[in-house]
Amino acid sequence: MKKLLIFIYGTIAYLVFLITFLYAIGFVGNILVPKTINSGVESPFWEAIVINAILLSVFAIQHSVMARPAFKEQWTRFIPKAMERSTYVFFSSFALLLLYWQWRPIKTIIWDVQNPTLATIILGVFGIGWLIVLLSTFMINHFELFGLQQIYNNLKNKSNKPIAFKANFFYGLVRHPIMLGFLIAFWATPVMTAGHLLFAVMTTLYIYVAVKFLEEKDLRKFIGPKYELYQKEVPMFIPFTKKKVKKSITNTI
Ligand SMILES: C[S@@+](CC[C@H](N)C(=O)[O-])C[C@H]1O[C@@H](n2cnc3c(N)ncnc32)[C@H](O)[C@@H]1O
Repeated sequence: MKKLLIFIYGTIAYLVFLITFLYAIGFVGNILVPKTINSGVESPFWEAIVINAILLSVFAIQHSVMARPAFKEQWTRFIPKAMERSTYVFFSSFALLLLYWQWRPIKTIIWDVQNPTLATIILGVFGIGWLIVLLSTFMINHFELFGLQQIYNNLKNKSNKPIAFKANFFYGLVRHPIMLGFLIAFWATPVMTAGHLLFAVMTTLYIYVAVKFLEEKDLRKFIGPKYELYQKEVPMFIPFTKKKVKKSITNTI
């Protein structure tokens, strides 16, 4: 019964994530959804900057703290291990929903692409960014990343395998394709407002710091020399910016 409840909990967490993820496309792209990055009544400039910075920080802190192995170790003393990833997914979604709801637009135009062909191309690039995000999640393990594998294995009394290192497909081109997809999606806009720029700058800084100083540190610890070789050979975000090293990572896995 407990295992079934955990399974239902994890499934709901995944559905909430899916809605939040789809909403993010409309929110950042300023399309289709009722509240977007540029919609709503403007607040005084500094009030908007402070509130938006707080909203982004809430997400950044939640996302980074709850992903650390030390936090997970303590956290799983209070909640079943099988629920841990789904709970992380739930909290991440809530932090994003709060951001969509409370985001203050700053409508000053930074750039506005008037040429319709160029504007369409930029929108296409925006779409490609989101597609890269989604496809990359399947190249590591989409179901593990969002907690579904953990709740399913728990239901079936199977154990969870340790993290499987991947260096193929997009992960053979860059070490962080999911983050690269987000960066593309956040910057590729025909109309850049000051509010959108704040969002793009803060998320870019956060992604760089979180990946370089937190995620890669953990990955080096868990995967070891293989990950160090991967770092030497495969660029962080921009494809084809590193020379091949002699002992190729693709030969070691
Ligand atoms: C939100 S994902 C982001 C992955 C990566 N930073 C990216 O942008 O594509 C975070 C999870 O991916 C896992 N991960 C990162 N690189 C990986 C790789 N090369 N192979 C397998 N898992 C990886 C981490 O262990 C972490 O649990």
